[in-house]
Amino acid sequence: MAGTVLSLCELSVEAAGRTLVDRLSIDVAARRIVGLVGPNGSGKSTALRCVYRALKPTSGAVLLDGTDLTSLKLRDSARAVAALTQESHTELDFTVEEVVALGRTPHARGNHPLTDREHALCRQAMDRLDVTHLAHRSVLTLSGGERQRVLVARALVQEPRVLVLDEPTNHLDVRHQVELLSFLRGSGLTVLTALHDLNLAAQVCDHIAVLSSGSLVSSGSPAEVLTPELVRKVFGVDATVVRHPRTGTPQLLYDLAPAPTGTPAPADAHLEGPHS
Ligand SMILES: Nc1ncnc2c1ncn2[C@@H]1O[C@H](COP(=O)(O)OP(=O)(O)OP(=O)(O)O)[C@@H](O)[C@H]1O
Repeated sequence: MAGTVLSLCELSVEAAGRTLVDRLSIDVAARRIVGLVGPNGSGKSTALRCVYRALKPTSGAVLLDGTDLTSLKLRDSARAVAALTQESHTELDFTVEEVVALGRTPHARGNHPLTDREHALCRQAMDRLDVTHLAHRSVLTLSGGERQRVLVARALVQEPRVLVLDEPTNHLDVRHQVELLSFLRGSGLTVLTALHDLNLAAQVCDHIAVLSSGSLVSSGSPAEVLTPELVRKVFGVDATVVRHPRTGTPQLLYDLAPAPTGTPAPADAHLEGPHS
C-alpha cells in the first residue's frame, strides 16, 4: 500500500502447540490509526508483541518502512516503535517527570542530560495527557488511570515512527478516554492499537482489523466492518448499528439477554426503594 509505514506480513505465532496468530497481514499507512479488535484471547496482544519485538514470530515478518524489524538493531527499532503494553509499568520509585523523560532513552547518547528541546517535549506531553500536576509525585502512588496517562506521555516523548498501543483506554475514566482518543485522532501519529470498545474504535480508527482465534476475519473502514452480522459472528452478541448523529460513524447498541420475568423495567427501577 502506498505510504505504508508498518506492515504485518503473513505473521504467525505458535506456542505450546497452538497457533496464536495465523498468517496475519495488516498495513498501517502514515498518519493513520488502525484498530485491532477481537474477543479475549483472539491474538491481539500477541500480534502487537511482535511489532514491539517482545516476541519473535514463528513465521512472517513485521516491516517498518519496508525493512524487516528483526534486521534492525534493537536500539534502532526501539527509537522507531513506541509501545504502551499490558505489561507497561514501573516498579521503580521514580517521579512522573522522570518516567516521562525515560521516553528519550532510545535517543540518548551516553549520559548526557536532556536538551532544552527534550525538556520542552516532556512538558508538552505531560500537558497533553493531563499529568503536569503529578510531575513530582512518585509513580508508585498513582491510580491506574493516572499511571496509564503517564505511560502514554512517555511513549509520545519518544517521537516514534509508529505508536503501538495495547488497550490504551484501560483504567481511564470516560473523560480521559475521550481526551486520549481525540488527541490521537488529531495527532498525525501512525498508530496500531488494540481496543476492546468497538464504539470508541469506530470513532477513532481509520481502519479496523478484526481478529478471531488468531485469524483476520474482517478488515476495512469502521462502517464496512462493524455490522450486526460481524458482531454476532465474532463476539456472539446481538447489536443494532446506528449512526452517530453528529459524526455519522457507526455505533453499536448491544442487546442484553431478556431480564427474568418479574424484574422491574429499567425505567421504573428508580421508583423502587424505601419511599415507594
Ligand atoms: N506464551 C504463551 N503460551 C501459550 N499460550 C499463550 C501464550 N501467550 C498467549 N497465549 C494464548 O494465546 C491466546 C491469545 O492471547 P492474546 O493475549 O494475544 O489475546 P488478546 O486478543 O490480546 O486477548 P485479550 O483481549 O484478553 O487481551 C490466548 O489464548 C492466550 O492464552
